[in-house]
Amino acid sequence: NSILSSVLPAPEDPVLSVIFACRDDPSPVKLNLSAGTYRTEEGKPLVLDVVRRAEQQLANDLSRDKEYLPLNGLPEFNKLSTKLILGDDSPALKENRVVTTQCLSGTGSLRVGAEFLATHNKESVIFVPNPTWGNHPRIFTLAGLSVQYFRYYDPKSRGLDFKGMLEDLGAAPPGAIVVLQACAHNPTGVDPTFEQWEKIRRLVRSKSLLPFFDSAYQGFASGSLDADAQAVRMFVADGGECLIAQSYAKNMGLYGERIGSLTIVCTSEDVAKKVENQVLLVVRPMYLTPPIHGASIVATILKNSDMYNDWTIELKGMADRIISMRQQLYAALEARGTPGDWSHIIKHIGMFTFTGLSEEQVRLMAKEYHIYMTYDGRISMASLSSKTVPQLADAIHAVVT
Ligand SMILES: Cc1ncc(COP(=O)(O)O)c(CN[C@](O)(C(=O)O)[C@@H](O)C(=O)O)c1O
Repeated sequence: NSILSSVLPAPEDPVLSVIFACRDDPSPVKLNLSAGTYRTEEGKPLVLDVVRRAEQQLANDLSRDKEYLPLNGLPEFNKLSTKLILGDDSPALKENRVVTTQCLSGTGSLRVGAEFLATHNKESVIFVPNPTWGNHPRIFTLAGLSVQYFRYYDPKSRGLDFKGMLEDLGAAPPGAIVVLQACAHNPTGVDPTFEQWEKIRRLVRSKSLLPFFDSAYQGFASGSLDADAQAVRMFVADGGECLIAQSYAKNMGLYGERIGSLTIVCTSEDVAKKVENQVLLVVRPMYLTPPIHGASIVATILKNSDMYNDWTIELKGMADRIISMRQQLYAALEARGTPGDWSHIIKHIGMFTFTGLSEEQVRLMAKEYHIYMTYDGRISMASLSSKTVPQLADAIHAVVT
């Protein structure tokens, strides 16, 4: 008799279930706008040219071996990745109070950080934006934290519910953790302005909340690595503590290499030493040590100024193509006189936009028009091309008219 026969069917994942539905659709004109992965104008995945060159260089370097990395990952990668997010002149770096651990991309960085906090942070409540990335609640709950939400998106204005956000964070207990998406908010595409970030920072510090930044799109939102790190750097500049999860999935196109890092900014070198050793106690029983290849690619690119510059050019190219898709879709809806205000499509930033379509309109888009997006109406602008914008605009026009 089977022991496993009592396993219950898993609930569907909001992102994956749409990807599978699209995959199974036989229509030759189907359009998958649900996955957060970049596509070229030809609708193909992109391996950056600078990544190909870095891999060539690595393959030709016969001095390299396949030994285990240290528990906290490739040292050169950790150093360069931290400088990328904090900036070369970061006071925290100079004062040696930063702990960085290479993890399995953004998800792994969030999980290791959450497990660390569940053990060492006296307050186990973690506040996440409403809405936020579908995986956030599960990552934090499974790590042993209790998830609560703060108001973030305002469906009426399709912008930030700033007042609600400040009220909810203001009511959080001291020591509570607050997840802040550094830029290109997923799923809404709505980011706080610089001035709003400063007010959020003052409130977080005055209420002794612990910021946990999720930086999965640095450089991918605005095209500038520094601009997209501004919110993080404002908090680090005030000398307070924070955690930062970084991912190279999108901005370097290294989705499948699973390369990212968890950075913990402490208030002193002494605290950093203790934190560093405690994080290693999370990593060792979880996966022992992280994979070497992705970290080597990133380190090869970041340490070589020519390759770094080439990367920033390709990165800006991806960001610009997405911005152009926003402008083309907005223009197409305006040209059709589609009812409603669609200006949020060009105001939002990063890979995603909340169309504002209802769940039943989203299902109609899939059933009638073979266009797939997540049920919350999120579309990945990176999956659009000049050729498919008219098809999407026609379908939106049809379902809202
Ligand atoms: C805000 C945010 N944080 C972290 C991650 C983790 O990314 P990784 O572990 O690969 O570094 C994603 C990816 N989210 C998606 O792009 C998305 O929302 O479509 C996608 O990967 C997914 O969820 O399947 C994200 O959107």
